[in-house]
Amino acid sequence: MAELAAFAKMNGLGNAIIVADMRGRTDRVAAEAARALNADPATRFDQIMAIHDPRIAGTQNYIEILNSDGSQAQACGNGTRCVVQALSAETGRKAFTFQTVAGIISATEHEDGLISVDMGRPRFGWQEIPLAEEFRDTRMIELQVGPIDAPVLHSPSVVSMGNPHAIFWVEQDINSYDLARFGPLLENHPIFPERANISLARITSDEALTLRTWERGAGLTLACGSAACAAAVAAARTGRTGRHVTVTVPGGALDLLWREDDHVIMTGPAAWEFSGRFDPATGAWQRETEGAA
Ligand SMILES: N[C@@H](CCC[C@H](N)C(=O)O)C(=O)O
Repeated sequence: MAELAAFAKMNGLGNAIIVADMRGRTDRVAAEAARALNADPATRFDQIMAIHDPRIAGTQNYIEILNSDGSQAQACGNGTRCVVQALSAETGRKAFTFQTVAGIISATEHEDGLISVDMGRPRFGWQEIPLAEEFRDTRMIELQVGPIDAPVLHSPSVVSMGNPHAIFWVEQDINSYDLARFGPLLENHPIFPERANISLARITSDEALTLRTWERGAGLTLACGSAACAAAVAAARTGRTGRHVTVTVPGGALDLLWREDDHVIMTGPAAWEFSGRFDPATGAWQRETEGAA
């Protein structure tokens, strides 16, 4: 058995996160280990945020992201807040710059404990999402579910925050749609060659929207930070809201600002649950400290 690595079970507005400390190691968290940890009710999660030693100057760490199905993800907003809280508690540092597959992201923990993450710039080109065919206007693409003459969901906006998102605009309560049924169909639709995160968004004012997400590689979650970023940008881009909105997800509320320099700033909480140690190759684990949750 490989030497065990430390982990913290955390959440970002209920988005279940495992923060894995892989610093000083040359191995990675295996997809098999992710699936094994997710199969155990005590460590069931949506994403693993694996903290590795930095690979480039100017960053504190390289962060690798795995979904609960073992697939790799490029971005994870809620998980990044959990990483910041964990490292801040360990080191006292409050500002961080990380390298991820989606690019360089920076984050700051505030005095009140909330954490702001600069999620970088959104991408709108059909090949950046990516889509399997050309769409010149990604504010609304031809995709629907339900009867052809009376679709249940249709004409989504698509955005990449480093990971692919489709946002369907709905008029009814977001909980009145069978997202558990439609989500996997749309996640795996051939229009999305890398699959996609599927969200239902309902505009409630020029400064607010509610959101529910079926996550690529994780299913229904209580919160998806990158989806909140994508929905906020798409709402502003289509004239539904301004550039500063509150996005309310089942797990709580996030503050989203699409700055004039095109960077998307997401602010919200993180919470620690318990800590343990695990084998990054197999997912075998042991609990070490109890948390408040
Ligand atoms: N929950 C995350 C998103 C994680 C990655 C997503 N499931 C994907 O595969 O793109 C977030 O808070 O952004």
